[in-house]
Parts: sequence; structure tokens; C-alpha cells
Amino acid sequence: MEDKTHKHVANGNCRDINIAVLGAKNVGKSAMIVRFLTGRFIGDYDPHMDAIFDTHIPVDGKHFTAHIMDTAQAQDCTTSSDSEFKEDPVSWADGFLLVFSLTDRASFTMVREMVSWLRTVREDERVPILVAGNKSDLVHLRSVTRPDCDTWAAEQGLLFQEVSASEDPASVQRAFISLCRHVRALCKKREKLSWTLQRPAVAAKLQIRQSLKNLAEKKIWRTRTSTF
Ligand SMILES: Nc1nc2c(ncn2[C@@H]2O[C@H](COP(=O)(O)OP(=O)(O)OP(=O)(O)O)[C@@H](O)[C@H]2O)c(=O)[nH]1
Repeated sequence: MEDKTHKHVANGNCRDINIAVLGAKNVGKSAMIVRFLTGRFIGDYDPHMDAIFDTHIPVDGKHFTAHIMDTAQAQDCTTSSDSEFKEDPVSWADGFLLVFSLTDRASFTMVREMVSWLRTVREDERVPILVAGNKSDLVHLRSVTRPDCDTWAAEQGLLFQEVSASEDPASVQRAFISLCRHVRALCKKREKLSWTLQRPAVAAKLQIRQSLKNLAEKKIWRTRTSTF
């Protein structure tokens, strides 16, 4: 755990990615993080564990550092103004892994509320979100169906994956990597846009366009006032 105060990639650093893992209690947030970081499934996790873990991972052939925040304390982050985190996960994160349990319908409802809420509170509405339905191994206890998840995810334009932290390590790996890839793609897009806007020719063009717009507005205003 190194630097907890670095800025998210929206501020221009595509080599570091902040991921906040959110969801209801007992859905397997810590289990997924531990599985991703260590490859192991322990079974029981300290429910009061809240931390940021750093790991180096490759995405599309390039290595970068992912900072992963386990929000064990935030049972409902939408009302966590008294959160014990040093960092507010909502403004800190570049991407969100929202976890629910496929055996717990209420946790699915909470994740759906979280998506709407995140899109309201984050200025960049298209903040990357991946929803993971965990505990897919507990087939006999399942209460959230695949069509339920797929339909909702498609409506919302969200990435969705079923995972099992206990039985399917590759599914957990895929979920994290896929979210990181999405964050990086967005970061690269922003980087390219800001580079383009800084080019003198583009800046001059934008300035001319703005001047023409101002002139046109002035002209409309004059025409309107001269009719009185
Ligand atoms: N069968 C099964 N059990 C799981 C899976 N993932 C986690 N669990 C179990 O679910 C329980 C809760 O896991 P945690 O990782 O502590 O859940 P959490 O969301 O971090 O919980 P809080 O810290 O209370 O917010 C533990 O008993 C885990 O062993 C899974 O994929 N399959």
C-alpha cells in the first residue's frame, strides 16, 4: 500500500488506475479482491477490512498499476457520508466494480440503485462500471436469473459478468481486467482529445469558430433590438 492520495486517471495519468469495489454486505467483495491479488480463496475475511491494495497488471501488453479499494465498511455507499475511508471512493475511483450475490436478490437491487446514484453524483456520467454477479457456483441457491441480469445490463449499457470467487478464479480475473481495459480506453481517448485540443492549428481553428459564433450572436441581438 503506497500512495493513497494519487489522483485518478481523469487527471491525466493512464499508468495508474483506481478501482473501487462496492456492493452489499456478504456478497464476496473481499473474496474477489483476494482471489484477484493472490489467486487464493480463503473463505473468511475480516468484515472490517478496508484498504487500498496495489498490484501491477498487464492490459493489452502494457503493464500498469491498479489500486483496488475494498469498501468493506460501506454497506450502502449512497448514504456513507460518515464513511471511515480516508478517500471518498466515489470521487477517487476511475472505475467501479459493483458486486452482488446471485443468491441474494436484495444485493442485486442495491447494485441497481448504486448505478443510478453513481451516474448522478459523478460528473463524468460515462464512468466505467462493471457489474459482477458473484457466487455462480451456488446454483441451487440462485435467486437472480441470467436473463434478469442481461436485460438490465443491456438497458443500462453496462458490462456484466457472472463470477465465482470460490470456484472460478479465471472469471474474477476477467472481470477485473475487463474493467481496467475499459478505464484505460477511456483515459487514452481523453489523452488524445486533450493533445488534439492543444495543437496550435486546432486551437486557432476553435478560436476562429468561437469568434464567428460571437459575431453571429451579436448580429442576431442587433437585428432584434433594432426592430423595437
Ligand atoms: N460459495 C461461495 N461463497 C463465496 C463466494 N465468494 C465469497 N463467498 C463467501 O461469502 C462470504 C462473504 O464473503 P466476503 O468476501 O467477506 O464478502 P464481502 O462482500 O466482502 O462482505 P463485507 O466485508 O461484509 O462487506 C464468505 O463466507 C465467503 O467465503 C463464492 O464465489 N462462492
